[in-house]
Amino acid sequence: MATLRLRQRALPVHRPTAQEKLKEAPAFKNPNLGLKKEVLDGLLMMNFRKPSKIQERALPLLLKDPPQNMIGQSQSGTGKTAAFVLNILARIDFTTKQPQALVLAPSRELARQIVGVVRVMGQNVQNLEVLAAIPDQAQRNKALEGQVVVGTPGTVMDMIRRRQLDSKDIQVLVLDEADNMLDQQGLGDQCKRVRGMLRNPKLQVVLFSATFPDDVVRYANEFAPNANQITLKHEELTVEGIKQIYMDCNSEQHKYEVLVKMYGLMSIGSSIIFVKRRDTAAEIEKRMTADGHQVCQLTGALEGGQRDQIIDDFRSGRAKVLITTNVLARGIDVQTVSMVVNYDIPEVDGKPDPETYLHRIGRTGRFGRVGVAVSFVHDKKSWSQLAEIADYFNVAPTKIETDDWDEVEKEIKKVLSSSRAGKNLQGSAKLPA
Ligand SMILES: Nc1ncnc2c1ncn2[C@@H]1O[C@H](COP(=O)(O)OP(=O)(O)OP(=O)(O)O)[C@@H](O)[C@H]1O
Repeated sequence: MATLRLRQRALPVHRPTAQEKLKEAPAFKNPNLGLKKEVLDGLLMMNFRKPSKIQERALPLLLKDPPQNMIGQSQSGTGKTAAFVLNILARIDFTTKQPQALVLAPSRELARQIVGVVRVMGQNVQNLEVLAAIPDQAQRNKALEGQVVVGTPGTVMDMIRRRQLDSKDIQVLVLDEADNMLDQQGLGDQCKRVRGMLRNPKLQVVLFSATFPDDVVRYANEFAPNANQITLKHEELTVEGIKQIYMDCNSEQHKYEVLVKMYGLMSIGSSIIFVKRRDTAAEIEKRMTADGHQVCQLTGALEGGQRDQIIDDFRSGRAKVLITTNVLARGIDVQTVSMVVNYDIPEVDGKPDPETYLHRIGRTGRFGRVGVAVSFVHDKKSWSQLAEIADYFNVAPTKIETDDWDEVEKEIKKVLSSSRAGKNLQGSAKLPA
């Protein structure tokens, strides 16, 4: 025994040098990642001190040379945007304004938001030009001169066809909300066409989303062959900081009464009310306004310019209550949103739509913050749809009686005043207080 102890003590102890420690640290400035100083400065100015879990896992894979495809999944509000934007900023040649990275997003609002993130993150990068390819934004027939183009698939497709967007030097193609973008009943066709127009044999295809339902996985694998994959099980998808509750209403009319009562009783900060149809959004806006509430609505029925004005007002806090459809269910990042209302339970073809539910409620509780998601049910169908969704994610939303307003207020206030650490951001990124 004594000899063994002696021998153990005699073993040389390796103390990591400062350089080695830095290499191991989960930091953006880890030299293994090779991020440029200007970009690191941008991150500091954004107060991004440490990478979140998805950033920590995805960045080394994304930044590898030669470039490899990636299918990345992580919960809503955990920082997927920064992961793909950092990869783009690392790969671009800034000595030319030729388009080199293309990001596709499902809505005008999300495309504009991503443009904003690239600009802020790249604020210290000389010569960076970021452009939006969305309806009524880009000047017709004027060639796009910018290294990063972010757009909606239809507009991007048109611009490439009209040779307004020169796609020959595109090295990185990102599909944000990729499962939605590859949906065969929706945007899938347009995205495939855009993909087909990109001729670079070394094109890096990057797909990110919080959800990848089984039926889309096959298309994702075809779209981004041999991709590095970071995936989650659906039981792992809900965000801890989002308290899910539901209100059992008696009828459609009762839903409206409960909604108005709720807003009359509480000051909530910013919130989003999701409805199924555009006309419901317009109608609720009209009724709530007539009842003395300050609300606004945004749907695909509005012109681009109007939409921009409304979302900008909501972001800045000038408008606090936003009524909308699934057009804004995904990706929109407004950190002050403390409540999401599912006025109508999300469904596709009459069946519950768990992915959309998850994305909708994910508009609150961003990056470790807390939030409340309130779902309204009013009949057997909506009740069983919510039950199915809850089952899918293995969660149990709390029932709140619609006649006990003290209880409603208490419950919502309790959640919003609590602070909590999200395990999905884990260890690395600092959580907001
Ligand atoms: N490392 C970091 N440190 C601090 N804040 C961060 C960091 N990474 C991201 N954030 C912030 O977290 C918020 C959510 O990020 P982001 O919008 O990229 O989430 P997401 O994962 O794309 O969500 P969704 O699935 O809803 O689209 C943003 O406000 C972003 O600025």
